[in-house]
Amino acid sequence: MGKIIVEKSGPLQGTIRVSGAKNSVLPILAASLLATEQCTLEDVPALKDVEVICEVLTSLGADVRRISRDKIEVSAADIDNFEAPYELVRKMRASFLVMGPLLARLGKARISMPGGCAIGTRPIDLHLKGFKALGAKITMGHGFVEAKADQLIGSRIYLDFPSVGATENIMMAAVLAKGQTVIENAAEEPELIDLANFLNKMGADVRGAGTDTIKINGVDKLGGAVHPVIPDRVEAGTYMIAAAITGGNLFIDNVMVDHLKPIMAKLRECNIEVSEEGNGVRVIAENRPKAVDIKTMPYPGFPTDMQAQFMALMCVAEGTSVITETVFENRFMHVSELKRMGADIKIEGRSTVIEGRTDLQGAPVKATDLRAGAALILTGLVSEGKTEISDIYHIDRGYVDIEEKLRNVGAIIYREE
Ligand SMILES: CC(=O)N[C@H]1[C@@H](OP(=O)(O)OP(=O)(O)OC[C@H]2O[C@@H](n3ccc(=O)[nH]c3=O)[C@H](O)[C@@H]2O)O[C@H](CO)[C@@H](O)[C@@H]1O
Ligand SMILES: C=C(OP(=O)(O)O)C(=O)O
Repeated sequence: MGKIIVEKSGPLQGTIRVSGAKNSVLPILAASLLATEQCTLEDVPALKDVEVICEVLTSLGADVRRISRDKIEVSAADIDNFEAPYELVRKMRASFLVMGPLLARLGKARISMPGGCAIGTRPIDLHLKGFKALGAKITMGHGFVEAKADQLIGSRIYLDFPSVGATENIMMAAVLAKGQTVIENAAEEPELIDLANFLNKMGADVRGAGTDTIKINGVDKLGGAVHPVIPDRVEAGTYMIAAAITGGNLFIDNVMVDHLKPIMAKLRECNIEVSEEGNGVRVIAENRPKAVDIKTMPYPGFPTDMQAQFMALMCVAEGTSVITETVFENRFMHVSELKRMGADIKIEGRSTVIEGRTDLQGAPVKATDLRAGAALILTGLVSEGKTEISDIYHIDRGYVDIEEKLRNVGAIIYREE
């Protein structure tokens, strides 16, 4: 496996175009299993995770065709397999999102139990609570979860935490259930709205996505749909920080500004100039950023998927900041890697206290997860000398052409195989 090398770069200048959202395309591809006709997805990001979910769909009997780099057609008319194997689920936890669609479509699903990962144990109890409420019988054993129901029946489900994945999985199961399902304390992330829009184009009746109460009236059958995936707000946020950390001036093209509100607000608090321009945002950083505090929360709070990148910015900011992670119990693996580059960070329970410095140094470091990898790239851009990042497969899960996009705006970044 190769490494990504980053060298200290000057202020980044120019335009970066954002790709389709990983966290939208994964549930949407899973949802295409619900259709008895062909679905066409546009603005699909060319990511490793997309390849994996496509392998899962193929293993279930769907016909998946990549029409071009950013367009995929799925025909799930003849799916017959209801089992997603360990080899695929272990590569990507989001593979578990095929459970709801399979249960709805085939009345049965057997999925390898997704393990925890570097950021937390990530249980699936809320997904299962939802399926049970819809009348499914759940059994577990030998590392698999099996769900069965001849006919799902609509129900009222309260989620103890607004889990993104559980809301998506339950929503996908409920679209073909008999009667109405109400999901309370549902996740409100923009990716939920994108999924609901896709399902409604297929003929589903989903209302309220993007609020904490989603109502789904079951229908008998879903047809095909053509759907462009929304832009990736986390990729956009990562490049906004690239501008802020390097004292640059970047236009981040192809965003939905509303989805970036929490990131824009925090960058402005740091005295970074952020303005809306058409379908993009411009980020101009003329001075050293000011330290601010962050607490991650479910949407519309500050996203946990931007925590590590924001920490990179706080490592070079003026003053002390406190970053608190409330969504995942163990999402500070990047701290020890940032400290190897000279960052001054202390972990105190679910918070970190960061003293900004201006003398960070490149070092060999490891991407412990996707966003940790992005944070190391950002830090490498402003650290003396070379930063050599290993375990970069994490980065390839979620960033399309990251070296090329950054090189085009003046970064010194390349891959060594
Ligand atoms: C593919 C995808 O969209 N991934 C995103 C999704 O992950 P994912 O859908 O896995 O995240 P969840 O919202 O489900 O998880 C949030 C918290 O809820 C807990 N939990 C979740 C489900 C459950 O049944 N029981 C339970 O306790 C988790 O352990 C975690 O602590 O939302 C996360 C939170 O915004 C993001 O970081 C991920 O990038
Ligand atoms: C945690 C993330 O993704 P996943 O849920 O796919 O692991 C992420 O995108 O930062």
